[in-house]
Amino acid sequence: MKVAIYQMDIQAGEPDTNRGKVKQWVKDVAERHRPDVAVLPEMWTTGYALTEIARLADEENGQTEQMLKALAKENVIDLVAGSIAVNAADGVVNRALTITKDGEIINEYDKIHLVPMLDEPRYLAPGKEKVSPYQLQETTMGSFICYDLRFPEIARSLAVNGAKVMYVFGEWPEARRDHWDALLRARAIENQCFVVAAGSVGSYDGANFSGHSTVISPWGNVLALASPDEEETLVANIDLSEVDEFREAVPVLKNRLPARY
Ligand SMILES: O=C(O)CCC(=O)C(=O)O
Repeated sequence: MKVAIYQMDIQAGEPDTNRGKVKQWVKDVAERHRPDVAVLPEMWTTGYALTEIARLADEENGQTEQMLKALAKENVIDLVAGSIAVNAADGVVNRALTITKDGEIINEYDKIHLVPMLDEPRYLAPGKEKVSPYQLQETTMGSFICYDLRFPEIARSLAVNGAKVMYVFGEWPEARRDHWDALLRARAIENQCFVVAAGSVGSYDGANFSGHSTVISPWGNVLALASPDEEETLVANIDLSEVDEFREAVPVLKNRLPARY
């Protein structure tokens, strides 16, 4: 399976500009690399313009969703479409979307862990649904968002429920880049799965983002790593059979003893 990640320089507070960038990128990447799956970062329509987020967010089934469905179909590409701000019933949620090449939304996940350091709980509503895996490319996969990475239970729950590939979307701060690198690798090794992480670059409100989008194998090998500070397309080939092989050789998931922890 070939994946392509858009490590994007998101223009905070400029959803039209960002939609234009994503539209162009999906067309270009489909033409140049023909990936099976294209992956976008966290909150890529609005960036972290949280004080204006209610005005900038999409409505449910709004224009960004419509654009992504059309893009997936036109370019015959599965879109693991990062996350966008959406005005939902209880407030604005940070919503991850997965859309098949037929233009069908097969997974929505609203970020459950809001970041106190960024004042997220003041501006965003937490997701209420449990994270759940989905089928893409005839494989079980899962998605979660940025700060969720610090809670290993999310990735473990996806792995126990069959996920072999986990997508992580971030606008992770440069100041804690080491944590991003280490935690992504840990999640891959401990769950014996591929981790495909789409980050962003650029800065907002005095903070730089960390870049380092990456693809990591179940063994913990870094198959591809983007730059810390440049907008970039990262492409990697994944051999999904490595997951079963490693899980059989080192049967960590089978050897868990949840009743004793
Ligand atoms: O956990 C962190 O250090 C950063 C989290 C974050 O930036 C986010 O969830 O958007």
